[in-house]
Formats: sequence, C-alpha cells, structure tokens
Amino acid sequence: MSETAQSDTMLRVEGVSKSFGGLQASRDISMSVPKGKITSLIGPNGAGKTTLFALITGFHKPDAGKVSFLGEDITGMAPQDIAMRGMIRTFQIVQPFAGQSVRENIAVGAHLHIRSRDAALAKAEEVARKVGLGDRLDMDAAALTVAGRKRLEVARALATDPKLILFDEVLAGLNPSEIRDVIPVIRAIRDEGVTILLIEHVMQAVMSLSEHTWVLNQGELIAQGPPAEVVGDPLVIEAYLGKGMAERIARQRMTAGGAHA
Ligand SMILES: Nc1ncnc2c1ncn2[C@@H]1O[C@H](COP(=O)(O)OP(=O)(O)OP(=O)(O)O)[C@@H](O)[C@H]1O
Repeated sequence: MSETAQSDTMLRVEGVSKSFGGLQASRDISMSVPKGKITSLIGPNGAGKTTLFALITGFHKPDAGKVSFLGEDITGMAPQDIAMRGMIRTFQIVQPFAGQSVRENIAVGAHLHIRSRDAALAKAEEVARKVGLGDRLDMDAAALTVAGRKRLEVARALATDPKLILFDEVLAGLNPSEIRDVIPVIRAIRDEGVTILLIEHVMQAVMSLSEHTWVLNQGELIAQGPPAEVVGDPLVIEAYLGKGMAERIARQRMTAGGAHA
C-alpha cells in the first residue's frame, strides 16, 4: 500500500470476526473508509451491520482481527477512548434524557471535549442550528417527534467534534418528506470535513449520498462498489430477495425487452 493511499484512509478493518455463542455475527471482515467521503454499509436484516459498528467503536471486542483509526490500532479500546480520538457512533433507538431540554441533551456530546457548562451549551446551540433544531432548543427532548429525535441523535454526535461519524439508520422511521429534509443535513456535515459511514436501509439515501457501499450478508462482506453498480450484483439481489431471484429478474427483463422489440 502506498503512503498516499494509507493517509487517505480514515478507518481500516482487517480480518475482524465476532461470534455470540454459536452464531457468527461477523466473519473475517476487511473494509476501509476514505477520508472526507460518505461511505455506506448495507445488507438485509440481521446481516451484522450494527455488530460491525459496535466492533469498530469499542462496544464489542473482536474475537480476531484489527481496527485502525487514522493509522492507530484501536482494537479493543473503550468507546470513550475511541470517541476522544474523533470517532463516534449513533444508535438506532434514540433515547433522549427526559426532563432535559434539547439544548442540554446536545450539550452531553459537547462535554466530551468541553468542561465548561456554558461553553458546552453554546456549542449545543451552534450544532442544533446545523441539524435544524435551532427553534426547539428549550423544548423537553422527550417531546420531540421521531424525526426530531433522529436530528437530536445526529446533533449529539456532531457536538463531540468528530472526524468520523458512524450513523446507524438515522433515516429509519421517517416519512419520505422527512427523509428528503435530512439528506442535505448529512451532506452538509460531510461538506464541513467530517467523514461518514452510514448503515441505511433507505436505498434512495444510499444512492444519493454515498459514493461507495459495502454489502454484508450473514456476517460476511459479499460486495462493494458504487451503489448503483452494487444493487445490480446478483449476489446482492439474492441476499435481499432469496436464491434464484437474480436469474429470475434477468429473465423477466429479457422477456420484457423482447416484448418491446
Ligand atoms: N449481543 C448479542 N448477542 C447475541 N446475538 C447477537 C448480539 N448482537 C447481535 N446478535 C445477532 O447477530 C446477528 C447480527 O445482528 P445485527 O444487529 O448486527 O444485524 P443488522 O445487520 O444490524 O440487522 P438490522 O438491519 O435488522 O438492524 C443477528 O443474528 C443478531 O441476532
């Protein structure tokens, strides 16, 4: 690997495996995330996406393999230590601290680096504006809608001043117009220089946001490449729709093409 290629890589996963009892949730996974880009991780339910996030961010310890962040081996480090280095993840289920305002909830993230309460609250306000929560700062966070809670989760992560954010399904549970509103927020975070790795089931978002996608199925990486190419990969189609589907779809296309000829 050349030095340039090495320094363009923010995150590198090499041969990572993890089992829970008899179930192998991650099997010899190797992947990388380039600096300054949005990369996506897709795969059917139970493929092992969230487990991989947990292995990368220190919430699980790999049975084998190595995770490097900005060239440093972080395998087995605690989540807090990884967050201090600039890598933060979000969670699928957002649990705001009830009885606390949106501002105070976001300030929790800011406290990773900022000790002063006033400075952390000021940082929270700045971040809230970026994610579209600027008008809800004084609201009880527990009263936020699903879409508001998702923005809160993004804001809390952003308030830690990360270099890399791992978004775990930030668009899940949102309606199409809410999704359309959040996509530019994610893009703006990348434009400010934060690298992003996202798990997403909303393919419209995967296609429009990410340049490169990795596909997991049953704990294994089965494909990678530009999203538009990956969705046509027979292995990916079969992972989502079942065995034999790729061939059936191809046959239907040929028949439809023939009918139009
Ligand atoms: N702590 C755990 N203990 C036991 N099994 C687990 C644990 N965490 C995950 N698993 C199992 O590992 C497999 C992968 O789960 P994971 O949540 O990583 O998949 P996923 O791709 O994120 O799924 P989804 O898209 O539904 O969120 C599943 O079979 C799950 O039941």
